[in-house]
Amino acid sequence: MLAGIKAVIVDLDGTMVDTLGDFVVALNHTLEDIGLPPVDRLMVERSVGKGSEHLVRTVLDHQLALPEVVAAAGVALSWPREQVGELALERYQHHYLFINGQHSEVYPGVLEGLQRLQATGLPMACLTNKPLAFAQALLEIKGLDGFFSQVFGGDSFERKKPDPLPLLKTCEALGTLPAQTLMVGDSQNDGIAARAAGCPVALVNYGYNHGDPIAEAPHDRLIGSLVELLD
Ligand SMILES: O=C(O)COP(=O)(O)O
Ligand SMILES: [Mg+2]
Repeated sequence: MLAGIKAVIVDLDGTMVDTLGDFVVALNHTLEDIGLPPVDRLMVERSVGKGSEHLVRTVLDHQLALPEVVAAAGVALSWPREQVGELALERYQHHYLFINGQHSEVYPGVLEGLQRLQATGLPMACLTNKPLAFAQALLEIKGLDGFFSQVFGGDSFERKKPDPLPLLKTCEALGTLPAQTLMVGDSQNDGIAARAAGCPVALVNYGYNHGDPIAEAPHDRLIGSLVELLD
């Protein structure tokens, strides 16, 4: 997999760290602030991957459409409905800042995989749709920050994955051509972005892919652990 590869870009949520618990806790604190019922894990798992704004909007729309919420028309929301979207995002960011990393775990094989990649001398970047400040803090909390010469988040560029722009910009920062830069991710957002950017792509089979089979996402290789990149 590494033949001809000059640098590696690694996704964060669902690839290096299982952050589903963080998302669920921050979202449920937010929903509680609004006066809405808590969301279930499966719903969150299916909505993760396209950045915070998309996640909060999707979960909020889902909760507002719940039969019990609709039935209680005029349910006692804490804010006027027109402002709920904007305020929910604000509350979510507030809560996430406090719980970041507390309900999440590094996946098996990640540390060893990164150590072995680092030992090959390949420069590595982390590219996530998570806001940059949360991504940097999470990498630090989990002891993964030392592996990456560059870290970019969902707010680092004009557009997020699955748009190819963040990958092209990351390749530029690494100083490598897309065709020589391996993307490692867990979702169709990574696969589609990599294909469009011209980067080879390996996808892990254990992350979050909007509830769709990962084999259906564009990829050159499916792996069960980052260690397999060294095979
Ligand atoms: O925050 C998200 O939407 C997921 O981010 P990811 O790009 O690290 O999977
Ligand atoms: Mg991911």
